[in-house]
Amino acid sequence: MTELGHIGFIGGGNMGEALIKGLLKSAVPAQQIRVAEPNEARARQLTERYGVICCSESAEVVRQSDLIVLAIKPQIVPMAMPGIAEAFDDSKVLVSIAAGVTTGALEGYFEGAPRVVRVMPNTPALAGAGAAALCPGQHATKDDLATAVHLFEGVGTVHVVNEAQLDAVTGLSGSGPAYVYMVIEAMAAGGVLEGLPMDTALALATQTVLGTAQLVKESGEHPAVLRDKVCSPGGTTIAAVKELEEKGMRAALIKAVSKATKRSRELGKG
Ligand SMILES: NC(=O)C1=CN([C@@H]2O[C@H](COP(=O)(O)OP(=O)(O)OC[C@H]3O[C@@H](n4cnc5c(N)ncnc54)[C@H](O)[C@@H]3O)[C@@H](O)[C@H]2O)C=CC1
Ligand SMILES: O=C(O)[C@@H]1CCC=N1
Repeated sequence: MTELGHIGFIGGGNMGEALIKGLLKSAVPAQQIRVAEPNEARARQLTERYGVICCSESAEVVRQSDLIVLAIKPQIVPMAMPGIAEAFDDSKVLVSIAAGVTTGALEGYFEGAPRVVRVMPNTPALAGAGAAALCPGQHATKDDLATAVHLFEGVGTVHVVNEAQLDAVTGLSGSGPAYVYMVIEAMAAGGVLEGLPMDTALALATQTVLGTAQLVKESGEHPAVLRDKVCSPGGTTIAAVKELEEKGMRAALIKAVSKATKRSRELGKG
């Protein structure tokens, strides 16, 4: 067994699956993972795909696990927490990925001093290329934080932030994959409009986004500097950039991150 111990997922939906798949890829054995998933068809699917043990009872999974990943919708949290709290004890750590739900709100479901870590991951964890940020609750130890960092480093990069910053993380990298899918989709559509076959257009758009992100990361240069290197004087790119500026692309993305951040704060209020 790895140092993560037994990992129990409460909820095996989109994000639960992304993390399970990522963990298996990072060499955590399937026998170490339990999933509480009330949707029977979904539970069967997870067992068939990944060999993980699923059951419908959250309390059973909590009892069998050292680290519990809360991967249910924020709106379900108030209903699910009493059952989870009942089976919880001091030896366990709760790692919540529920958008907006604060460590204080989670701690309120328990008696004593529950060890809680709040994380905002994203679905590229499925491909081992996630971006997560996390913060400790008031009773989490340094080891708990290190364990959570270790868990999410298995499926991507991890930043430790203040809890007040986690809503902005949600608006940026938690929801961000959706914005980037829209960019890929729209660029491919532009290619198709100009005569490329869809499969070629999609492959070119995808690789362009991937390669561009890789270059930003590897070069350490500001994206604006790298963008200038693509814009030849009087060339094709500056004509396109002018169009994007006129249509407010950057302002729209800035506003999108803000809207999602605001929604995360609202979810936290219940
Ligand atoms: N989807 C995403 O990109 C991200 C989601 N999150 C957070 O992850 C959490 C889960 O989101 P998704 O996976 O997208 O939702 P989802 O709806 O795909 O998955 C939730 C799963 O929980 C199960 N479930 C419902 N009630 C339950 C209960 N009482 N006990 C155990 N399981 C129960 C459902 O059957 C479902 O399979 C949310 O809190 C969301 O804010 C965080 C980061 C990214
Ligand atoms: O849309 C949502 O609420 C979740 C949180 C971040 C990404 N998906």
